[in-house]
Amino acid sequence: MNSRTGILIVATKNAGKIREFQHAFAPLGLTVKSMFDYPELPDVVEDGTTFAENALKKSKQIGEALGLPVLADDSGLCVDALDGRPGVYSARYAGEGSSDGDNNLKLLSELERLKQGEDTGQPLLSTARFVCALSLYDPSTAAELTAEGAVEGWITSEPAGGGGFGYDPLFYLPEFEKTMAELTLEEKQSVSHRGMALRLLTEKLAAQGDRGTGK
Ligand SMILES: O=c1nc[nH]c2c1ncn2[C@H]1C[C@H](O)[C@@H](COP(=O)(O)OP(=O)(O)OP(=O)(O)O)O1
Ligand SMILES: [Mg+2]
Repeated sequence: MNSRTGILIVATKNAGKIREFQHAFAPLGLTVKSMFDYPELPDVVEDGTTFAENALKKSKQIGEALGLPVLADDSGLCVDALDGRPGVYSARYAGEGSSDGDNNLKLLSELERLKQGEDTGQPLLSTARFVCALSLYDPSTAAELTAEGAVEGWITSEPAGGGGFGYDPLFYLPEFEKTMAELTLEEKQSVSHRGMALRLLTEKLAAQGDRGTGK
């Protein structure tokens, strides 16, 4: 994080993530820049097998290209009834270039397929978790800081809410009796995988600063 210029570069083209990072970093006086501010940079190929691997690949490749510290986020939804899918493939579950709407429909149809023949008469619900890996990479020292967060919930067959992004309308939080898309930005930040990972990363940064090794 570059506190001298007050700018934090996040290696993402996801408008929903950008909104959440802006909300989280505004109180620290940091303005978020994203890959929309650097259209000349090529997309990072996300071919890792874990969220952490992909997050590091994004922060390192973009950090080295810009010669500045860069934060990256790799996240996704792991559904128990689908053996953890879509997982690291969450963004392209319904195919390369698929929209959030396409991915949500694909998720519901996969769960529906599982239920066929069971005829429980119950609404379809499966336990699931959102996972977020963050990586902060500083090319001047090759130092990397990582943090991971997760939140448990249920997949509902009845999408609800206009907030958030991605799979939020299908992710039901029993303790709120709402989907993630029905929460305010503030509420989402307090419970989400991304909020948790951000708090852990901030703690690690502060601990480094205390030891006099931070930037
Ligand atoms: O809070 C969330 N609420 C709902 N859905 C979410 C969330 N967090 C991740 N997701 C889903 C969206 C996307 O389908 C995938 C992320 O994929 P992921 O590759 O990390 O992001 P992306 O391709 O959209 O943007 P980018 O790589 O430029 O950061 O997981
Ligand atoms: Mg991506």
